[in-house]
Amino acid sequence: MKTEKPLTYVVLLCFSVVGFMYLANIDEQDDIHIFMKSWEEKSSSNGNFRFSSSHEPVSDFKEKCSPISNIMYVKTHKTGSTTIQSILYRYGFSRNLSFVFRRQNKKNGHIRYTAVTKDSPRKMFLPVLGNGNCSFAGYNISAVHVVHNRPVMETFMNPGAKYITIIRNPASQLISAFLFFHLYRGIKGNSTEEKLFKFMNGTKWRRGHYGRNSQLVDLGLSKSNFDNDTKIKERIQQLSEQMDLVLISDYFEESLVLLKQELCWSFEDLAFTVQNNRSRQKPPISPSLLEKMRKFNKADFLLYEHFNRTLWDKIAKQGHAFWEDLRKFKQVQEEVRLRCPNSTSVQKLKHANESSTFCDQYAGGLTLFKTLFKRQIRKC
Ligand SMILES: Nc1ncnc2c1ncn2[C@@H]1O[C@H](COP(=O)(O)OS(=O)(=O)O)[C@@H](OP(=O)(O)O)[C@H]1O
Repeated sequence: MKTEKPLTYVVLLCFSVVGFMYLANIDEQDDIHIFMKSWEEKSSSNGNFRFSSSHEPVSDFKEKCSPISNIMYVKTHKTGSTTIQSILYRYGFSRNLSFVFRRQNKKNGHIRYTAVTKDSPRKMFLPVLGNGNCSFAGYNISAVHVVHNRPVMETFMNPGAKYITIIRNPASQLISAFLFFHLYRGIKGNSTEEKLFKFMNGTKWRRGHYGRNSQLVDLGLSKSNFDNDTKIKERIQQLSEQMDLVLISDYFEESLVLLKQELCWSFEDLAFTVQNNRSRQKPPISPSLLEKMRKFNKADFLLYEHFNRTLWDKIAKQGHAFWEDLRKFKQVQEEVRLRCPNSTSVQKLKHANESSTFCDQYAGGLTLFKTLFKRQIRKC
């Protein structure tokens, strides 16, 4: 008799814990179902909203290809990369695709500078979607910050994945990083320009990843090679062999027309609202500041010059059809802009749900991330 009471308590406790976990899970699943339902109601069959200016492309690639769902996107820093990420999240969400997310990083799933090798413990990541055993290979999309390493990422991605990234004019990218990551902290000066000069003349940049040549660092150049022109050029050459497309942020819509062709997507799939826009006025770049930045960020400038050239070579080869496609894409974009005038602020929405509007979903990089993360998380 004496043992019965504690046993009853233990049994009751177990039931309560299991019941609580079940309800918590139902709650999460409900959120996702409600969101999916509202998404479907507001969407056309491919998961996008209907545009009044929906157009077929002029270029004839559509007939020769089928849409690509396997994409390794290397998210670089301060390059407009979040805007591209939100496009990929929206596409993957509506098609139930699996994403590479770092399990421990619940805020955004980024891997960042953690070295990932073929032997890294896969439990660091969320498994691919599915009901059976946890699998850590055969992902459809990776869109988080990670240092580019194609042979390693090939062991994660579905075979045949397209490799893409985005880069930006290294002068404006450096200023964006300088302000966003507060690299000016502790540097005295009356203007951003003065502080930037001091930053570039000092050694503070050595302590982090964001201050110098950060685009090529994201794309796999070691800091120890910043002054080694041969290594820099070798890396750029490797990237041209390994990347299917390098987007240029300064020609965002032009780049997206090329991406549309690479992925065989529709204009609507690629419609976007600008993410992470800095509201502060952008400081001017004087000729002397630019000259200093060119020396300081030499590797990134070489990278930019190379891929800017190849982007325009690709465009030149297409002739009239490209410009007609661009005009049509701009019409779709105009519609998004009119319908979502304040779209950059909606990313503050905590979680995509039934009240998510057209604009929430178009801007919903972070919002959609949370939904995608919840959808993929399970114990392994
Ligand atoms: N479509 C488009 N075209 C041009 N520029 C764009 C676009 N989308 C985002 N941005 C600008 O990119 C900067 C933010 O970059 P990221 O999203 O890569 O930043 S982060 O590394 O993820 O924090 C940020 O730059 P700054 O405003 O100069 O800081 C954004 O304004």
